[in-house]
Amino acid sequence: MGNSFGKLFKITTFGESHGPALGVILEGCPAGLSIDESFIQSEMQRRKPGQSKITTQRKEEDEIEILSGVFEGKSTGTPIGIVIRNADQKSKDYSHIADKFRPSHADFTYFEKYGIRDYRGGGRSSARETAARVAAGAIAKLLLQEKGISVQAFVSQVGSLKLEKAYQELDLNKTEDNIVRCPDPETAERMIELIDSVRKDRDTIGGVITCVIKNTPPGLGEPVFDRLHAELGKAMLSINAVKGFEYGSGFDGVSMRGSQHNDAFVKEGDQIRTTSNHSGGIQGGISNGEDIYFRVAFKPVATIMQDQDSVNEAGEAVTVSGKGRHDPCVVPRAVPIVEAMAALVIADYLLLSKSNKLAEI
Ligand SMILES: Cc1cc2nc3c(=O)[nH]c(=O)nc-3n(C[C@H](O)[C@H](O)[C@H](O)COP(=O)(O)O)c2cc1C
Ligand SMILES: C=C(O[C@@H]1CC(C(=O)O)=C[C@@H](OP(=O)(O)O)[C@H]1O)C(=O)O
Repeated sequence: MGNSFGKLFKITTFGESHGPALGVILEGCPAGLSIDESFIQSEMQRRKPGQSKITTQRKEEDEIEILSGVFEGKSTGTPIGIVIRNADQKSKDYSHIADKFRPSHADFTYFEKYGIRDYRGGGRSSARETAARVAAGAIAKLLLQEKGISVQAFVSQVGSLKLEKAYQELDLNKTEDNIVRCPDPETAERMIELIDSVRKDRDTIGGVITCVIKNTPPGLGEPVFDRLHAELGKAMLSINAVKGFEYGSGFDGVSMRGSQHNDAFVKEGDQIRTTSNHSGGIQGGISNGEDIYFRVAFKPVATIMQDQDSVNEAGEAVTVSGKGRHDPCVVPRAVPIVEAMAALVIADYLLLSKSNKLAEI
């Protein structure tokens, strides 16, 4: 339980941060999809630790090894197994907290649930697990590319420093031009300075990622419980350190009137479109063909290089201080994770939507 995600396009991940390897098993990928390994690897590079001065300094190449499900560059329809070996664990950094709980990490809750925990690097609670998701998400992206669907995320806020432009005013192809992954160069510069100064203060800071999915066909989604936005929300909230999810107008919609918020329908060529998109491309849990966009809020990283009051497993008062290599802010590396999870949801719902109309069965 809790290690799998998806209904038809389904992943199961395994592995711990300081164990020998992490990996993913992807079931349900249709046969015949071209599996471009270099593309999967390039997605891994976007997430890997040690990529810049504003991320954890752990050095991992995160090279993927495809063990099954691919033959002569194409998916065979059988489970795709991918492994990513750990190479740069420094478990000694965690010896001093082997029986102590870091405030706001998962040390206490894992111990309460299982009565045992791999304290090295947080074990399975480490965001290192997301490497496996990015590998599978890259395959989902390859599937979506076949249908002309794109998924692009970017950093839109660090601390209280917000990118004020709407995503339509930005060139999202510039996101990879800087280490913070904000497509506006000036704001990116200020975000980098902010993260770097927080890091020098031995502290951490939160942020927001905006994600845009384009060219989704109308009609994707399920009624009632498995609404498309509910599944996207679950996907995002399953990422480490996520505290909030909103789509379309989100919480800002609260202060609007219906007359301002409603998206008017128009006919454009042979398509029905809307003139505005407060709905965020989803109505009644089903895509309407407009851009799907949402925002994901990440908290400041729990492990800080400062003394903090806590308790140990015996409930005694102790002081804990972070050691080793940690992210001062997760959002630069979380951009490909958000994209991967979004791509997995859309791929899953594309497969699910295949048999909804009698004429199309
Ligand atoms: C990309 C990414 C990198 C992270 N890096 C760290 C880190 O270096 N140190 C840390 O304490 N937490 C880090 N986190 C957050 C922890 O994994 C997370 O706080 C922990 O699993 C507890 O889960 P929760 O915050 O969702 O409750 C990172 C999260 C993400 C998404
Ligand atoms: C290793 C990664 O990030 C790690 C995420 C993480 C956490 O608590 O989430 C804590 C740190 O782990 P460690 O001290 O074991 O290096 C980060 O470096 C990774 O993302 O690949």
